[in-house]
Amino acid sequence: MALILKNAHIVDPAAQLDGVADVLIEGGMIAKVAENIEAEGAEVRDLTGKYLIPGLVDLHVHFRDPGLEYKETIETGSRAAAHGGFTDVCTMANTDPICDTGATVAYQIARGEEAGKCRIHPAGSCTKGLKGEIISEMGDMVANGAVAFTDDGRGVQDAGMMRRVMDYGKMFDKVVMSHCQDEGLVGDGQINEGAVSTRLGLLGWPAAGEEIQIGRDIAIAELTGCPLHIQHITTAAGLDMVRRAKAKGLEVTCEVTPHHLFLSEEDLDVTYDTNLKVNPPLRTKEDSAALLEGILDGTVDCIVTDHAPHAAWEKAREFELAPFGMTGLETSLALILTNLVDKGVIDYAKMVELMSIRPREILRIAPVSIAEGNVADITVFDPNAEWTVTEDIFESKAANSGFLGAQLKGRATDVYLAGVPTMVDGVVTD
Ligand SMILES: NC(=O)N[C@@H](CC(=O)O)C(=O)O
Ligand SMILES: [Zn+2]
Ligand SMILES: [Zn+2]
Repeated sequence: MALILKNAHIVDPAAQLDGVADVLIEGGMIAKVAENIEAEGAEVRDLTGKYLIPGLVDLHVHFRDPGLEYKETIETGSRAAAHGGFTDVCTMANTDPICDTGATVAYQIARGEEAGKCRIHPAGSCTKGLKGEIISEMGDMVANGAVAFTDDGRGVQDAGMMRRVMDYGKMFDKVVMSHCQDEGLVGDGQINEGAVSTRLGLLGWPAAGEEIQIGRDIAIAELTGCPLHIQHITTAAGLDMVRRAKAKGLEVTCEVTPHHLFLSEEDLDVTYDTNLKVNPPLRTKEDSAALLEGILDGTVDCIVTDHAPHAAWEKAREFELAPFGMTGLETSLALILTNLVDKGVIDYAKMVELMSIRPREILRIAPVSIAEGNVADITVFDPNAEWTVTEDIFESKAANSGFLGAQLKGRATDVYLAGVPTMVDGVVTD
């Protein structure tokens, strides 16, 4: 049946839209965008006071399926995605078994379709078992729908291996995404190396441990011509390298997470809050300020959550024993709205670029626009909804958010995936 979304404020820089209009959806596609649309027999949904944008994409999530379903499943992860306003996600390969074959890629896509709450675009691993020793079956994975390659969770330690991975990435025209962590330098580092790690008596994870691999991988991207995406970038110096690579004309992109933007190592002092134990670690306030600068000058391409669900008991352990990672899908949009858009640091159009347009470009998946003839992948949010992050609001199986207790303004209310509602009025559909 046809559906008319009425009176929302549409923001889509790709379609040069910034104003109130109606959207007519027919057969999963956008049939018309205009003022005062009427259509015989169509269902009408009034969205006065809300904003309507192209569906959000998170190109860095961990859904733990197959093998680690006690933390998250593709179904619960997909529901968390819809709840946060996302239509598409790129899942990381550090499942059990590791996603290093076409069969695992196909499994994840199929489970995603069964769950029906968001589109899953799997990333395959660069090396078998994330061990860094043998290159993965990249061709097999591409044939089965892998959109990117990464050993996320670990850095690829050997430069020669990374070169081979990028040679193949170039051949398949797929982006290689890099979790930058030199294991020799980082060792058992727990939090950013500096005054706070010293004061807390925790082993340091130095900025250089990340920057060395950023520099190395940019050099290999230049050597091979493979598109390179730096994952969860956290340091001012690392960002500068990306800035210079872009100025040189290399196809190098990067992402930042809300937690690296809005939290710092100081939040660990002296809470020892294991929900704030993330890889790479929360850095200094100066680093966070540099990341924001990178957003403003275009060095940062996109916001990702690095949604990393863990069971409560795992995070309840001693700091050194707790796993790295925090969830993010259900707080990301609200954090960006509250801390950046509402404060006038960026506008809605920039947010759409960071969370919807650029992620699709980086993954080389079809662009989506609020314009006739496009798939109806749509996120609607209420910019004025005020709410508090509490453990009971999550659709995710996990509640290891670093933002518990935060008071946020703005929240996704409705999501359409190819015209099918996955969330209505803040409630994920069944
Ligand atoms: N970010 C994290 O702290 N953890 C991720 C791995 C990763 O993204 O490197 C995880 O899989 O839990
Ligand atoms: Zn990572
Ligand atoms: Zn990750």
